[in-house]
Amino acid sequence: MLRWLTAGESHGPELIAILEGLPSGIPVSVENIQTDLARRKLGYGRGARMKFEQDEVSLSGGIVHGFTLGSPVAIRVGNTEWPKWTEVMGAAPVEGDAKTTGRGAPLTRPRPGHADLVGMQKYGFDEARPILERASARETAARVALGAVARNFLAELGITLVSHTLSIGPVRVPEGSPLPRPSDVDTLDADPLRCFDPATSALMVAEVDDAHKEGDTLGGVVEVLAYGLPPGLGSHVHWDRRLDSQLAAALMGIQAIKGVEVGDGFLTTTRRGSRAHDELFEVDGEIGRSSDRAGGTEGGMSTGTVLRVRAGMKPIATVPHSLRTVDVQTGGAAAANHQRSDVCAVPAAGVVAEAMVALVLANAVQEKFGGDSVRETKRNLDSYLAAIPASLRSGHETVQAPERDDEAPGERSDGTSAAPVREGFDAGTSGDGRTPGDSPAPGDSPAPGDSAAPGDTPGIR
Ligand SMILES: Cc1cc2nc3c(=O)[nH]c(=O)nc-3n(C[C@H](O)[C@H](O)[C@H](O)COP(=O)(O)O)c2cc1C
Ligand SMILES: C=C(O[C@@H]1CC(C(=O)O)=C[C@@H](OP(=O)(O)O)[C@H]1O)C(=O)O
Repeated sequence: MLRWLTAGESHGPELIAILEGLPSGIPVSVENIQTDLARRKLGYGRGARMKFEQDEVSLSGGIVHGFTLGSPVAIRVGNTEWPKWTEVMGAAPVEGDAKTTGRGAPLTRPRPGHADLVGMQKYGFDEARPILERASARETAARVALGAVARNFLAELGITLVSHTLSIGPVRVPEGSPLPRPSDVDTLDADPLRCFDPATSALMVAEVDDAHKEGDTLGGVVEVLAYGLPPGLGSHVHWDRRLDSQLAAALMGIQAIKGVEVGDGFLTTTRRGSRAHDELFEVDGEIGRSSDRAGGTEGGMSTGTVLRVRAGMKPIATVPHSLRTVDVQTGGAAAANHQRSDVCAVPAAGVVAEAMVALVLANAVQEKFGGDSVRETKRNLDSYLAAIPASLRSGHETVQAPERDDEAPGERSDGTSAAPVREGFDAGTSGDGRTPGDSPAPGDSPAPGDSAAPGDTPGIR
C-alpha cells in the first residue's frame, strides 16, 4: 500500500511531502519534479503570485543517485517568498505589532466559498489567517511533486497519463474532438488553457479576459487519461477497493473540485441501456470494445482500455469585485477579504488531477503486483498478463464493431455508424442552461450518440 502525506502552509517556509511504499529502482530527479511543478503554474488566468514565487525542490529522503531506494521518499518544496512572511508565519511566538499590523493584520471578513468561517468556528480562531493558510491550493504543489514520482513508477510499467481542459465556464470542447495522447503533452502545455482544441482554446482565452475585465472568476472541467493500464486494477469485492471510488475520492480531495465523472459519467444516465455500454467483440483473437463510454473501468476494475476521468472545478471563490460577507469583529456587513487571486485555475487543476490519478494508480499497481524493486513489480505484471488465458485476453484500444444481424449494412440499430467512436463530453448543464438529454440548441454540434463521421478513428470522442 502507498501512503502519502503533505504538510506546510501557503506562506510558510516550505511544503513537505512524503510518499511511502514505492519499490526501489524508480528514476527520480529534482529536474523532473521541477518540470511538473512548472506545469502546475501554467494557465491563462493564473494570478501574479505564480510569476514571482518559485518552487525550490530538494529531495530529503528515499532517493540516491537518481533512483528510489524503497524507503519513504521525502520532498521539500521551498517557498522563495518566505523571507517576507517570517514574522507573520514563523513557528516561534511573536510579541507586539507583528500580529496586528501589515501582513499580520487580522482577517476578520471571512471569504464566502472558502474554508474561512467554518474553519474559525471549528478550530477556535477569531480571524481567518490560520485557516486559509492551509486551505490554500498552494498545498497542491506538494501533491504534484509526489505525483511526479508516482508517474515515473507507472512509466516504468508502460502506463502514461495526460490531462487536458475540457471546459472553462460555459466554453467547452465540442463533441467529436480527438482525445490527446501522451505524445501530445508538450502541445497541451504550450496551449494557454491546456486545451487540445485550438479554436476552443481561443474562445476560452476570450472568456477569461471577459471575466477578468468584469472583476469575476471562472471554473471548468478537466479530464485525465491513463494509457497502458493492465486489466484488473481495483476490485469489485468491496466498496473501498473499487478503482473508481478511489479515483473519485482523490479528485474530490483537490481544493474547489465539486464533481467527478468516470467515462461518460452523468451523460450515461440519460441514455438507454442499449446505447450506454461498451459491447464486446472478438477481433483478431482478442476481445475488444467498440466504444469507451465506461471510461476504462467496469465493476470497479480497470478494463485495460484508456482510463478517462473528469473533475469539475467551481469558480475561484476570491472574487475580485468581492462577495458580501460579515466582519466578525464588528458584526456588520462587509466586503470579503481580497488581495489578489487567480481568475481561473482550471489548467493548473488538470495538472493536480493528473498527480492524484497517478498516486491512485501507483497504489493500485502496488496492491495488485507488489514488488520491492521495479524489476520485481514488472516481472509480476508480465506473468499476470501472460497467465490470462487466450480466450479472455482483451486489448487497449477500441475496435471496429461488426454490424449486427438485425441492422442494415453500415448502420447500427441506434442510427449510429458502426465505426468505433468515443462519445460524450457533457459538463452537466451547458452554458445555455440546457441539461444533458435536452435537444440540442440550433448550431450545436451533434449530440452524443449521433452518427459518427465515416473514418472516425479510435481515440475520438
Ligand atoms: C490549482 C488551484 C488554484 C487555486 N487558486 C485559487 C485562488 O487564487 N483564489 C481562490 O480563491 N481560490 C483558489 N483555489 C480554490 C480554493 O483553494 C478553494 O476554492 C477553497 O479551498 C475552497 O474550496 P473547497 O470548498 O472546495 O475547499 C484554487 C484551487 C486550485 C486547485
Ligand atoms: C500559491 C498558489 O495558489 C494560491 C491558491 C490560493 C487559494 O486560495 O487556494 C490563492 C492564491 O494565493 P494568494 O491568495 O496568496 O494570492 C493562489 O496564488 C499556488 O498554487 O502555488
